[in-house]
Amino acid sequence: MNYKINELFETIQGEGSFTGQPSIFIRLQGCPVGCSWCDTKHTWDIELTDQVSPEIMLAKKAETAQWANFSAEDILALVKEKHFNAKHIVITGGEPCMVDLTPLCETFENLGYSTQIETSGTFEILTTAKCWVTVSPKIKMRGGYDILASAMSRANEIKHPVATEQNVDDLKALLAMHQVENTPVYLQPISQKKRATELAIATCIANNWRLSVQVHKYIGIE
Ligand SMILES: C[S@@+](CC[C@H](N)C(=O)[O-])C[C@H]1O[C@@H](n2cnc3c(N)ncnc32)[C@H](O)[C@@H]1O
Ligand SMILES: Nc1nc2[nH]cc(C(=O)O)c2c(=O)[nH]1
Ligand code: SF4
Ligand SMILES: [Mg+2]
Repeated sequence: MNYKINELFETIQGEGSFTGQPSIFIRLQGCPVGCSWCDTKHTWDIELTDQVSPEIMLAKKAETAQWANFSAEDILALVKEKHFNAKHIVITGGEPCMVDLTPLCETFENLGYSTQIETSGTFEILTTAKCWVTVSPKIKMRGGYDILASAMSRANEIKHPVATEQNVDDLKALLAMHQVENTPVYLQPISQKKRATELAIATCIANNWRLSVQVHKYIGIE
């Protein structure tokens, strides 16, 4: 099975429970959800004219829609070739759950790596039992997709981007509809905006939720 990869890099996880963890990021191409404030819009469209060789994809100096096909074994070979040291794999996108992530996670877990998925929860989550699933629920976005009950129940953490009181109310309504009392909830201010950050801080304190501030953007790493 091949995965359409937009970016593959080693960095520090900047969001959620694993913040601070050295990680290998695998960013898949394609997302139809359409969040207006999405920080990875270059991953939305899958155009065959944007398919490039693995070498060209890996040499990109800017965010582009170019992607390359990799099997799980190809990714593993690259991780070895680049001497990546991190033992935590983060699969993101785009929306990674449009494809079955089980073979990819299995390949790395069999070698002692931990795995994590960043997903909007709008597609069925196909992965291993051990994989840590971060659901960032997408409510009423342009693409018309809805959060799945199966995604809410599979979530190891819920990480909700917020900028307005409406975002908070939408999250509360969603949490009330699902049995997620034991799942940690993070609020992530949208695009480092001051008002969004203030709202997230106050709302976290009021609800005993956690704050996730996209650390990588503050320290200027990938
Ligand atoms: C780019 S998305 C890719 C994975 C998946 N499509 C999802 O939405 O979870 C990765 C994470 O970044 C968050 N995110 C995207 N744009 C953001 C922004 N402008 N500010 C804060 N968080 C953002 C998403 O909610 C998600 O938690
Ligand atoms: N450092 C770093 N941490 C991240 N956590 C989630 C990310 C994402 O784009 O999914 C991300 C990212 O792009 N970079
Ligand atoms: S679901 Fe994720 S990748 Fe897709 S538009 Fe929303 S934030 Fe961006
Ligand atoms: Mg990001």
